[in-house]
Amino acid sequence: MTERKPLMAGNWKMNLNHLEAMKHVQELAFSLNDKDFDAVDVAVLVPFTDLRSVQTLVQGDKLRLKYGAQDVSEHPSGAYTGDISAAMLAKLDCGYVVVGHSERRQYHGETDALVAAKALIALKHGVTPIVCVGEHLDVRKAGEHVPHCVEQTRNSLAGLSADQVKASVIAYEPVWAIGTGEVATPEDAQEVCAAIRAELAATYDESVAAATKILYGGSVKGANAAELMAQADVDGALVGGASLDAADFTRIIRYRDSAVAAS
Ligand SMILES: O=C(CO)COP(=O)(O)O
Repeated sequence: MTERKPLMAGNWKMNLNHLEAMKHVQELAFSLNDKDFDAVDVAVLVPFTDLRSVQTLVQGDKLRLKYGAQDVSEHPSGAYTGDISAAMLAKLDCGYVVVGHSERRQYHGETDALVAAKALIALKHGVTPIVCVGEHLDVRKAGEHVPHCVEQTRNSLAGLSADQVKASVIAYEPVWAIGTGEVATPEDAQEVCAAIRAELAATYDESVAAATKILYGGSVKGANAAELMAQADVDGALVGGASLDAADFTRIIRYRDSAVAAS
């Protein structure tokens, strides 16, 4: 069986200016140790204006923390006022970029085709896309969440080769669980993550399904991370609110400790 090293990624969203970002990264640096980084990849996904400061801290202090952005342009360069290119992110040594977050889909009208184009250009520049999918509450109430997320995954990865999918991360984030405190049950998370993995096996092959990390996101906290991570197809978490609190984010990263404490 392929080992998939867990990834805990903190999506700061539109929070923390560059001074606050430096304070927060320093708190994380104090809080985390080599044992944490051996067990789990940890990333912070920060506003564009924080990237240079975070890069300086990470590289200056040789932190094992990874970092990245929350969006990228689908265009390589040119007259796209306000956009940031994948080449610019790569130049700042970004490891990751979120594409297709439900907030971008909802407030900026991003389609699956656009998300796929963003994932592709990120990959071309060596930046790992974290491709987000997830259903709204009405879809779940109608019992359509599995086919919805499977189709969204297929369309949001359209045009990527098998190797490019392996080099990507997928995040299942049910929209009704984002920022609401209403976390999906571990079984809910597993059901959709397993269906996405089965889709990867069907569209590509078993090696893609086995290698690709699939995260869960939506109201993940220190208190619920262990039970989510116990699911076979959940390889990590995309954490919003709780990632702004260094202590709670550390508890999430150390989910194995709470699993031991609870047993
Ligand atoms: O959208 C999310 C991460 O991308 C989840 O946000 P919360 O953890 O605040 O629910």
